[in-house]
Amino acid sequence: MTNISAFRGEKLVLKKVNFSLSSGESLIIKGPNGAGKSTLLRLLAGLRSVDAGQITWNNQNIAEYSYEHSQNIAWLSHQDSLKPALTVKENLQLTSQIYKTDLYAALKTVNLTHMADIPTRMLSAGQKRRTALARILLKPAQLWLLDEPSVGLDQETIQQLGCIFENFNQQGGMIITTTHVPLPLQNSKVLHLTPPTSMASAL
Ligand SMILES: Nc1ncnc2c1ncn2[C@@H]1O[C@H](COP(=O)(O)OP(=O)(O)OP(=O)(O)O)[C@@H](O)[C@H]1O
Repeated sequence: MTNISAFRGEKLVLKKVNFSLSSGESLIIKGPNGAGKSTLLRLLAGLRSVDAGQITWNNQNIAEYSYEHSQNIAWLSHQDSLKPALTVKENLQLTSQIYKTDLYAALKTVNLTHMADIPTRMLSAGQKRRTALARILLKPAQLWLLDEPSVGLDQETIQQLGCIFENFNQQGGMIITTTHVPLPLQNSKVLHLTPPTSMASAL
């Protein structure tokens, strides 16, 4: 991405941000509350448009093919986006059926096999987060966009995330994640965001 600037409402939140990522690489986005980390992920997912600059994927501007671009991405937002009345398995079934991927393998990876038939309203915060992470595993995407993936997770599960991330990188997958805490991501690039102080020559 090149010289990305973006407003939220009247407020300039990203000013001339640059980075690039290759197959098998990871990027950690850091910065204080309000620095624009989630906004940047939304831009990368094609959920918002940039106000200046360009985001490219294989040299193609994602604004020109946003639907196709969305197929490259698995997106984990702040919200776990689970239906509380449905079981863990039922929450994941649609993704598994669409992409013909192994629901039980994903549940096993996040240690939730034993909770497959429990309504997600009865899960702890960390168990809900693990269910949302299982959904990431079920989509055969090339890029994971993760907004604070470790929130609510215990230390052991955070360490397991390291194995999941490494495995994905080794298969050529790319990870872009925000975080306020250390994540077990080997050899990742780091992008530090700070809130722009002035609107002068923003774009
Ligand atoms: N829906 C919205 N409408 C207007 N402004 C918004 C909206 N959402 C966020 N903002 C503003 O955009 C700025 C960046 O928000 P963003 O959520 O990207 O920050 P962040 O770095 O992810 O913060 P945090 O660490 O708290 O998650 C903030 O100053 C916030 O007030």
